[in-house]
Amino acid sequence: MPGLFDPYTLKGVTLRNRIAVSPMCQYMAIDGVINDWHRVHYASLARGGAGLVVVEAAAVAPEGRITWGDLGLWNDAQAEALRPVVASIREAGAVPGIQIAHAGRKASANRPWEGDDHIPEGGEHAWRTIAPSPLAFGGGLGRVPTEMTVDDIARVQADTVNAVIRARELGFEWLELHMAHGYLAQNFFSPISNHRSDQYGGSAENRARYLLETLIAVRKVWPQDRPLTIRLGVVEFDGNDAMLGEAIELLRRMKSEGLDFIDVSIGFNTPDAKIPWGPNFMGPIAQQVRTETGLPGTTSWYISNPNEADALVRDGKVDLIMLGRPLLADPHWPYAAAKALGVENPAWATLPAPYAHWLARYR
Ligand SMILES: NC(=O)C1=CN(Cc2ccccc2)CCC1
Repeated sequence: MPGLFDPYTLKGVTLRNRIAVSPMCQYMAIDGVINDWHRVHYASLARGGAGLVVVEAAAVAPEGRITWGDLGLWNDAQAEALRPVVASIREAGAVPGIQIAHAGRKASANRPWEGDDHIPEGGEHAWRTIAPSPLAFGGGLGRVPTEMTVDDIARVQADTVNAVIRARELGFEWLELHMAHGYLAQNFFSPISNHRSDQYGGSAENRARYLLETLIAVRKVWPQDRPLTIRLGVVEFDGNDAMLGEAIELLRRMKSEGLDFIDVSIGFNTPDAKIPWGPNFMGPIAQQVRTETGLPGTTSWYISNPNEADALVRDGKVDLIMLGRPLLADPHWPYAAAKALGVENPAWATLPAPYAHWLARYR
């Protein structure tokens, strides 16, 4: 079985290694438009040697932002600002990806280092939030969202398709629809947050409808030779994990509709969850999802040791690993991992010439 530094080809895209930068919100955009913060951030991550760099959640509509600092992809100015980021990721030898998102009932929040809670109603930057049912997440996110009409659902799905078309025209090669972490798609999928009595609520099939319809609509506009992926919360760790079986059933149907790859994550849809945080704790769940759906996949969360990351790939638990915080700590983590794993010419295998030349020559 291949290891962390073997290339990976999916549809028409080849990654130089199995290391992916997990989409991580920076909350530094203004009116959804990126700036120098993001240009430096993404270029440095790509130059650090990862095979795939997934740009943080880009909201499909203003009300779909988690905070006022989120990226947007609901207008052409926001899209155009991202064009240099696509180029700089590619120039560094990585593949550019992007995550497309709607925050649902977790929207209209302060940035995590400024409270991580809902902006008080009527506060500057606050906005009305929407979700499948008028049920608040709880904790610091206590605002009750407005229940979406079927027309609202169709509008958000159309916004999603338009955002995906913008991502396509920008040249992103890897797409991840955000369907996890207590945001809109997860709100529909989970019976905790979805109490609808129409075709979008009740049975597992009805609760999956929004997610499946959206996948099908996006597949129609996303090129066949570029991976179409989703990040899905498959477990809630709230003691009632019927969701895993429902998630596997949904993923099988999505696979038949053209889903290429699954990024296995957590629901984070209730403050009452007991997450068993620990090294590589999502590995076994990712393996079960991958095996039972036949989809290639990845997972994130508490992966930081090169040997453990390599083992996750070699043992066939995942095809890629998604790294978050280890890359915030050290964007050159791939170089350190290459050295730790005894890769030949670790500097040239991961870093650009101005760095590699000197790192490779002198001990
Ligand atoms: N856009 C996202 O998917 C985010 C995920 N987060 C990870 C996380 C989620 C839940 C609990 C802890 C950390 C932090 C905020 C943004």
